[in-house]
Amino acid sequence: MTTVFKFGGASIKDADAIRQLTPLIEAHEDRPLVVVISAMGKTTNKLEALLAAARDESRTDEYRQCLDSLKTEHSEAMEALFGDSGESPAERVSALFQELDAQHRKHRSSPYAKHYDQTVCYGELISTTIVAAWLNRCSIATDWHDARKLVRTDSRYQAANIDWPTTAESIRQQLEDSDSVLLTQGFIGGTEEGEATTLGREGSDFSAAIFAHCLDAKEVVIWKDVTGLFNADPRRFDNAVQLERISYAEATELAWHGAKVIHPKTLGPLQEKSIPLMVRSFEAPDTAPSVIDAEQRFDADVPSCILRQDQVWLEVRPRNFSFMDEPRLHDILGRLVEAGMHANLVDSSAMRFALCLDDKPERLDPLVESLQGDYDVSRENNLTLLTVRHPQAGMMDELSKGREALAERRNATTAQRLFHSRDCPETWHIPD
Ligand SMILES: Nc1ncnc2c1ncn2[C@@H]1O[C@H](COP(=O)(O)OP(=O)(O)O)[C@@H](O)[C@H]1O
Ligand SMILES: N[C@@H](CC(=O)OP(=O)(O)O)C(=O)O
Repeated sequence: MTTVFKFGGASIKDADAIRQLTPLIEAHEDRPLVVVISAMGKTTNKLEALLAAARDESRTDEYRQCLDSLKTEHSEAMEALFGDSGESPAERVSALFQELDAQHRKHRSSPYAKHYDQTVCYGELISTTIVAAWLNRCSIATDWHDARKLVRTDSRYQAANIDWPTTAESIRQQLEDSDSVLLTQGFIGGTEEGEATTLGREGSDFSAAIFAHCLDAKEVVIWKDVTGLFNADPRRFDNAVQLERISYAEATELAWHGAKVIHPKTLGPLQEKSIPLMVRSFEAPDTAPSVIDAEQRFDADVPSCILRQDQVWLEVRPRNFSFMDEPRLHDILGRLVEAGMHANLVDSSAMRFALCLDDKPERLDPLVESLQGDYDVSRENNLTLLTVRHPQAGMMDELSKGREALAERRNATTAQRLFHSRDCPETWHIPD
């Protein structure tokens, strides 16, 4: 049965990191093995910056500098791995950079989301070209596959929907029963017309789940720079502890509320086929991983805390002292859907509807402009949303001490409070 490995940006951030990946793949002798890989390090962020410069005629110099810096980073990794040996993929990578440059010229006047997908996909196309060449050089037979041809999607750029029957057919046809490592890109897919699409930021975990689902895999392993899924981001909470075992549903809740470690769409395709997900460390592969499967017994054992930064609070009021009734709620939520935005917290009263949103200017600014056409809109920036799953009595108050909450929400399993980021500490502590 197939195993699917997923390596994110941190695990292939440079030549040393790529070298460390070799023994992890070598140690797994069973085939088929599908390996899904993200872009190196923070390449996707840099490609977004490149895109912004490409769309602004006055920023041609910045565009060139960004492109050169990306080329240099990738060349340095290739030089360190291959020297000037004939096995270096330098020529193929250089051709991919030329294609990327040409795509920017071609799509400068296309809608932003389409331009985004035609260019940002090169992060994964380039990283997988380098890693495939490296594994082959290490005598691990590896075939490179183009996910734009395997993962069929609609043309909802930046948040493409999977055409499951077509995807399953092409993945099964091309990937089943191979003795080689089957290496492909996370995060990207392609339309029937051959345009590249992306599945949403940090979507490579979801890609791994798509491949696993289509191949009825035995398990998925997501290799991270942490030993597993914790009850809070260990970088932000000084007493975070690893969750040994939680359910698909609980992991989805944590991811949905913003736990960055897994993409929220990942668990659905795995749950449907009862495929377990392991989150394990590429730095300490012998440490016990977190296991995510159908077992729900341990879900409420420890409270989990999630921080969402860069939040905005919008308060929308009808004009002329009228109610925030169902037709108006329908109208506002419709505009939210149109803007492709998700509300992380909502609150309503007779004459007001309020939403907590991610501060993504390219989506938020048009939404605010549209709402201002028909409503009175006020806005607070630079906020942090704290979500606690399974909070113990008094825990939220303890966590909020000394901070004014702009909004709050609570149900049987989840409590949320919204704070000014300036009032929040860099390092938090989960109360006992
Ligand atoms: N609940 C959590 N458990 C573990 N790590 C978390 C959690 N929430 C946030 N993180 C952060 O997620 C990081 C790993 O995810 P990410 O950087 O997206 O990896 P990659 O890009 O390699 O896939 C960790 O370094 C950690 O700081
Ligand atoms: N490279 C993409 C997709 C991804 O999932 O990356 P990572 O696995 O490094 O979070 C991004 O940064 O959004």
